[in-house]
Amino acid sequence: MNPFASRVSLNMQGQHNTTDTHKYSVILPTYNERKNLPIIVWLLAKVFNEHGLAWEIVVVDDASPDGTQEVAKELAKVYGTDKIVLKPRAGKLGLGTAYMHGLTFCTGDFVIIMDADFSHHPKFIPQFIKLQKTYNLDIVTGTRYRSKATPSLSDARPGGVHGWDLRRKLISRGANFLAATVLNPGVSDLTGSFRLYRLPVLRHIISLTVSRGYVFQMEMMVRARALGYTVGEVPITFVDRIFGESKLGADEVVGYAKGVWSLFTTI
Ligand SMILES: Nc1nc2c(ncn2[C@@H]2O[C@H](COP(=O)(O)OP(=O)(O)O[C@H]3O[C@H](CO)[C@@H](O)[C@H](O)[C@@H]3O)[C@@H](O)[C@H]2O)c(=O)[nH]1
Ligand SMILES: [Mg+2]
Repeated sequence: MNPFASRVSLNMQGQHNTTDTHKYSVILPTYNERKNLPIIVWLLAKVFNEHGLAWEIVVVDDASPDGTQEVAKELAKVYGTDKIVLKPRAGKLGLGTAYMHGLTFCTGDFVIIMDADFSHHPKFIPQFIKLQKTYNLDIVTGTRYRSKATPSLSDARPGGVHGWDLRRKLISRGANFLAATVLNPGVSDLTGSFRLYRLPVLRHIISLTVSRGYVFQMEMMVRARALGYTVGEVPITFVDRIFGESKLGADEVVGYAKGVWSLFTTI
């Protein structure tokens, strides 16, 4: 990959004036996201097109009973099969393997992973890209737990979480505190899953990652830091979904604690 393939300048509003020749692949894992998918795809297309960026969205649907796949097929007709790439699986096989599966079909230089339920708003993607370019980073992650971009970026705003109850906030804070204390990777939001990776970097890290549930994100980041990859953070606001339900259960919490322990003993 040619690191000098894109030239970026900033206008007075801090927006991109780009001749960015890179392509951005988004992996969207979906399980029962029929109502959310058309809007998130529309928002993504808008952001990419407004910034003149080449893009594709790889939808990994796990045989959602609500008919998400039919919606994805309709979207592929509207936007084109080069833009909406549907790569379904036969059953609900989990978030971690959904990313692994989606990645095998990505044709971009960079891969963005995010949720399909608007908890991750596409409006933050230009800031991820700007931070990546400014510092030539391997990974940029959204953070709910830092108020400033790291390394610094002039126009980033504080992040946060909206719409979660106290139990879910405590689980998230506790999970981050546990991993940060035990593993010390120097990244503030280890469990979040709104991230941008260089494609070969994601392939490398994913090939080493063993966990498959929600703990997957934390393991990926800890391994990335242990391998010496550079990571930047952009504050994001995480807004809980309006349509549908979270798939986080008690078994995921136990799986997370086990994952921290296993990384502690192996890395
Ligand atoms: N294909 C597939 N997709 C799935 C599966 N489980 C969940 N998804 C999809 O993955 C995304 C996130 O799932 P949610 O169920 O909405 O997750 P959440 O509870 O809101 O958790 C979010 O925040 C956590 C951090 O606090 C993150 O760890 C997690 O990855 C996610 O971003 C959604 O697009 C959902 O449809 C699965 O087994 N298979
Ligand atoms: Mg969600």
